[in-house]
Amino acid sequence: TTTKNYPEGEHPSVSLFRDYLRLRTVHPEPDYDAALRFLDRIAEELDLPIKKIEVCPGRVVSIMTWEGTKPSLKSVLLNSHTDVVPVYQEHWKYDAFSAFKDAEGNIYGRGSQDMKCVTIQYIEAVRRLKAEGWKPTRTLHLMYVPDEEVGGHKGMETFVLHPEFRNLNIGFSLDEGLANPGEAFTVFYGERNPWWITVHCPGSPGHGSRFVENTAAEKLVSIGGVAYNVIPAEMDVSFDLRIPPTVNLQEFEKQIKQWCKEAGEDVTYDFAQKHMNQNITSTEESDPWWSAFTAACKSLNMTLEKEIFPAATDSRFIRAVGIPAIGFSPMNRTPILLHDHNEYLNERVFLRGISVYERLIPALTSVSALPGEA
Ligand SMILES: CSCC[C@H](NC=O)C(=O)O
Ligand SMILES: [Zn+2]
Ligand SMILES: [Zn+2]
Repeated sequence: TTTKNYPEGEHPSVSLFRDYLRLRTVHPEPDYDAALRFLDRIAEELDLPIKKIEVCPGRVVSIMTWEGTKPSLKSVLLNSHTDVVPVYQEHWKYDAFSAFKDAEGNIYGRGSQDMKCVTIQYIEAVRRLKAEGWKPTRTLHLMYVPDEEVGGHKGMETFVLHPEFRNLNIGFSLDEGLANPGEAFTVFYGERNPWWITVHCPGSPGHGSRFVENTAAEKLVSIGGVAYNVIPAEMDVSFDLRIPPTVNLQEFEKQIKQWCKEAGEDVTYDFAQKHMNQNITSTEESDPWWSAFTAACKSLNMTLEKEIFPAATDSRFIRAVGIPAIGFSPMNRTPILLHDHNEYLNERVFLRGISVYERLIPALTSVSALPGEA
């Protein structure tokens, strides 16, 4: 039903999505130049100015801006990252960068859910709104950032502190969420804090047949792992902790210190990631952004499920500088396959998502002036 009006048998928005999936913006060496060229072409098609800021060497943030009729009001940000995680190609049914579409309309590709779908949905919604002659009241920014999948340090984490970011005057932001296997759509108003911690357990070395005291292993066992027939001078164990915003982080770190102390002499730890900000975005009915978001979804008969994001996205940096952010990828009836083998999205679900943003963009950019706004 979605294809019958198109002579080539495919909706042009789907073709664009598949083109974008074929770009190899995959770690560890993402082809960001390919993404930048693609975005230049889109900006030209949409007739929107595009600004590029190199936040770190080789790491460019691009922003397309659709100026509102009241540009002094705070703007709305539609954010997406351009990078994708690596694949184990041998476990895929199809080439992960071929954007293969099967008979059911399932489009396979790395990034089909995380989050190249959302990037193209934003773009196609803007294209349709422009074609209808609609104009935003608040300014709308479409932002494309590198390196989300490796922690955002050379991407959003740095960019939120840049004067060019402040100049965007953002009042509210949308970024990625997760698929929902059921009828409902999931929305995320906060995230767990990622703490990547390595515990160092130094000990006495010696021959594996001897009963050496004060070994690294006995300390490590106490912390959480096991080892056998070897007595190293030090053993390290790393944990990927994801801490909900309801946990007191100071108390929690005290607990970690205590566990290390109980494990024995000289047990230390250090962090590879330690995000401390616990800001969450208001989902009160009285909040103008949230109420605009939910009203738009309701008008499309969508059911929403509110959650805390289990992992970490660039929204955490946006919330950390005080800007409300909702994580939302309009994918229902879809298994959660981000970072998994055979990641796919059905073309009908993809196309419906464009209509969702076609409703959300007017709703959010029409939020009336808030207290303190010009
Ligand atoms: C903690 S930085 C890594 C960020 C990464 N984001 C997406 O998967 C994550 O593992 O949540
Ligand atoms: Zn993502
Ligand atoms: Zn991801």
